[in-house]
Amino acid sequence: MIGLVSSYPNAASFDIIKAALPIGVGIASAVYLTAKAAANAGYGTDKSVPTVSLRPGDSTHDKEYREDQDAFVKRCEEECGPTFHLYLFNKFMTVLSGPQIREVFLNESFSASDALDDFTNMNTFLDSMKKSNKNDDLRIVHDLVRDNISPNLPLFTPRIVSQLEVNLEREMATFPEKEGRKLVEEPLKVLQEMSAYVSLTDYLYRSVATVFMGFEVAKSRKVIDTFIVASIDFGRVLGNNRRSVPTWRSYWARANYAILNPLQVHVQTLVEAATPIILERRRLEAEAIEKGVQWDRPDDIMQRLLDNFDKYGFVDLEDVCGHLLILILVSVHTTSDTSTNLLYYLAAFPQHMDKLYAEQQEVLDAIQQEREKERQELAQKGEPMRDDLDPTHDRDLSAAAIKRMVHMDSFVREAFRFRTERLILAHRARKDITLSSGVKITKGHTVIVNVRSMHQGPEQGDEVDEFRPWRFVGKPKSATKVGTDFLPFGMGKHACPGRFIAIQELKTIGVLMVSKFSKIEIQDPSKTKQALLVNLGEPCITGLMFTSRQ
Ligand code: HEM
Repeated sequence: MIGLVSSYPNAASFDIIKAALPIGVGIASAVYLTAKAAANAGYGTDKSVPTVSLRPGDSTHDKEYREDQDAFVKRCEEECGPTFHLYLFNKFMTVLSGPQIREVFLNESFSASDALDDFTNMNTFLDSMKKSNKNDDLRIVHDLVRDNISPNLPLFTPRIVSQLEVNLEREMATFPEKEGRKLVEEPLKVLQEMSAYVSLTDYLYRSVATVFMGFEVAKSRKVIDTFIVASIDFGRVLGNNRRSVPTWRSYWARANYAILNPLQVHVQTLVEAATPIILERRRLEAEAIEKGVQWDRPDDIMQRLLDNFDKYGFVDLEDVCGHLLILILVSVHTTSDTSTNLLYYLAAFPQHMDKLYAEQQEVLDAIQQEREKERQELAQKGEPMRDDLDPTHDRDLSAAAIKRMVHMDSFVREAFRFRTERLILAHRARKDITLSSGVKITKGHTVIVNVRSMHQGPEQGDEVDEFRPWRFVGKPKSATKVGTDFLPFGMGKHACPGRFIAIQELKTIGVLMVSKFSKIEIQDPSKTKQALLVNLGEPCITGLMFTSRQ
């Protein structure tokens, strides 16, 4: 069949084959797709891999996939087995399932960054914000997160909590109330209606800005606005992931970011906001040195990057701010999306709200008692009271307290397992690769991961197509533990380094929501399934109603 294909490389031939589709769908669609593929850069030439047939009337697999991802993937597996070709997202790709997935993440010749750039022009977008570390596959950004954010979660958690609490209360006050319920119609509408987007995610930006750039910079309305506008742009770039991007549009986008550089204005805003603060910090440091006292070094990420300027190869402050902006974009876009989605799970399964609330009260009671015991022991020994045992902080949502809330952790992991898109995490081959199964992937060809084969596979236990929030309680499977059985953060060397702070933030939001609201409801219950399975980065399709605990 492939032999035939090479004689149909042009558009006219596609049309002839398209016309033949209703007659012999199985054969004709495979020929049609393979012909399309032959015209596609990086076409995988492994003839042993079958191509999934097209539904009558379809010219790619997109429509059927979008209608019901589970049913589509099941059909593909039944028809072709665990490895197959299909035409999705404007690309002819090889889908890999089960144990083969590990090879995608562990073989450095497969590049997620190249595939993402192919779909979205992401590398040009990100490179336009920085002066150093260009074309490095996000290696330095990975290191920045690994070295400066993940090890400091206990320090950052109280800051995130206090910002979230204050801003959540302020934001909720702005929504209309009806019969004791607050209606939030558009918890996250990313692309077009910016004002709705701002209202709920503002508090996330502020909490993240505090961690990244310190309290002083986070106070600036201009800085928060710049994060929001840059993030909407970032969302647009990412959104291309699921659209057909004509080549001319791709060239235009690359030229726009590389030459016109619209993101520079955001970098400049950060530079302007950061400069007086950095100068004041320098003055205080010099003063402390002169007096021979210890300077109380600010512990935000900006200070850490400045302290390690040479280590990360930065060129100037603009470059540091460019890297900070990238960190903020990659973190806020993902966490605002996933935390909003988490609220829909709390709403769709209201029977679990009380269990989660009881758990947090038990954990906080236990911590309070332990701290009281420590205070009594110190008093009995006649030793001075330690500052960290101040009773006003006994019931704080510390990193340690959140870590003990194992049901919340399992709920979050299960929401990720249940929701994660079934075909995702595309990788492009940087050279010819032969998988252990013997399947050959040609240089330049793209493979995509069949997440369903693992997330809905037998190793997940019973009722894999159901949402079972306590599935992971008592198991060594925390929400940050990646592997082939849990792929929302990828795995291997490039596994998301931000997952520790992301999960911490998600659990914090979950805990705050459960403590403040006794009930969350989906505005249009007929859209519940759709709301739970919405793809990362896509807008919410219905609102939420919140009933306060008081
Ligand atoms: C729920 C939120 C998040 C999700 C679902 C998510 C998901 C992912 C995924 C799937 C990857 C690709 C992994 C791979 O190629 O194997 C990734 C990479 C990355 N993520 Fe996240 N992420 C999230 C939050 C964050 C946060 C908060 C940060 C920063 C603080 C971050 C920083 C990064 C970086 C720097 C990379 C590139 C790693 C590399 O290529 O070496 N992410 N993320």
